Amino acid sequence: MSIPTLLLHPCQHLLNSLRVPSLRLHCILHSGRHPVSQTPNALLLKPSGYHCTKWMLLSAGLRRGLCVQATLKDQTEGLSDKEQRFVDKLYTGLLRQQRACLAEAITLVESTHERKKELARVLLQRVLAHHREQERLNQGKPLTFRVGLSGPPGAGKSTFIEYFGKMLTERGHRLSVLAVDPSSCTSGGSLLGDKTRMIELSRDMNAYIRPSPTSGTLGGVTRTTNEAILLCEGGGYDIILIETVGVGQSEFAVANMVDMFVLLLPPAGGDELQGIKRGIIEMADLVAITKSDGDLVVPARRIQAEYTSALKLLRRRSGVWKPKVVRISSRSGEGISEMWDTMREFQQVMLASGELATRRQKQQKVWMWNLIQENILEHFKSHPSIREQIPLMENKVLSGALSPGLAADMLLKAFKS
Ligand SMILES: Nc1nc2c(ncn2[C@@H]2O[C@H](COP(=O)(O)OP(=O)(O)OP(=O)(O)O)[C@@H](O)[C@H]2O)c(=O)[nH]1
Repeated sequence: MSIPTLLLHPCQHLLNSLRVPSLRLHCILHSGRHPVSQTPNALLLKPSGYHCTKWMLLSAGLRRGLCVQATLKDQTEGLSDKEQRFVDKLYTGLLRQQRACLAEAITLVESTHERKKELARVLLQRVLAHHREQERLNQGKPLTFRVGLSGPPGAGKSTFIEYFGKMLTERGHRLSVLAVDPSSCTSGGSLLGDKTRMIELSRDMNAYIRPSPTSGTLGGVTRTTNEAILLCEGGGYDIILIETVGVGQSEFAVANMVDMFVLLLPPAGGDELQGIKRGIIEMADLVAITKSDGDLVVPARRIQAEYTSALKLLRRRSGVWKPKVVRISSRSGEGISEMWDTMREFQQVMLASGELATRRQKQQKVWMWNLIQENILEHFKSHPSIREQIPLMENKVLSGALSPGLAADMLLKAFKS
């Protein structure tokens, strides 16, 4: 009997309370052969593999947010016992805040091996369920603070993170620093992954630093960063700092995965800042002018004034928060505690207005589509009937023999057929 099913990602809590021995519940939806058992605020569920002697009424209104995250596949289906034990080990180790398990879990999500990708999916689903449950217990409010940090090379990012990170761990926070490094995608080497950066912080037991993987596309790197955020949060880190060099597309990707986006700018002239894309300034919730010490205080003040006026002219991203420009020195520590106060103020204002939760929701959707786009494009480019045509068509477009539109139509037609 094939039942059109939507498999529910079960909440252990709920299952216990319903006394369902199986982890699998099938929700019968819109079946031709089976009655549609759904009313606006209730779903009828039955345990899979059971003869349906007893139906359970579950009030979606009462249980909202608790129970139903639909997944296409049962989380554990198809795993061997050994694989199951491996995922269990990582999951429990993660929740017990074991760094080695966090590191192993991130390595798993970075893997390109098909079977490992499958295990990573299972692990992520479990972490996600835990995450949702924790948030539900916190009245639906995010428990962690995701901060994106970008700036041109030499802006003082690593010196800042070292100082800032130590300050946060001394105040009782647990911080993880993840790097999204566009250079790692093209050169295989990592600008941000340099082990000599942030020496002190890397020895701090309440801090976890993870360089970006040294291969893959930017899309792939940012996807694993997105997933690493979830794993770090599952591992009990309450502040997640995602660092990127502000020279390409990576900062836009990072701005789309965090609660707050912070731009670090050195007190340098226009020329040095030319690499900074205008659009990225619009994404900033906070701009920090670095190295505001000694002789650099005067230019830092000037740049602060310039950016304060420039930000007034830009379109605001938030209805409740006006981006600010602060001055800091990671050498003297001046302004860094105040900068953290500003960041906390942002978090409070955004939480209270509900914008933070909305921002996170929108980001989920953006990411889903980003990944679909990337995947489809990859599929298109590697399709056997297209692969060889692409350079030919590109040349024809370059020489003017074909218009871009016509070339695109022809390639798409070949792809569809
Ligand atoms: N005077 C002063 N110099 C600083 C400060 N912060 C960083 N620097 C110096 O600026 C230079 C670059 O600092 P980094 O922290 O390596 O900068 P970064 O942005 O991480 O650079 P990349 O790793 O190239 O992206 C180093 O020589 C630092 O010593 C500061 O607060 N004051």
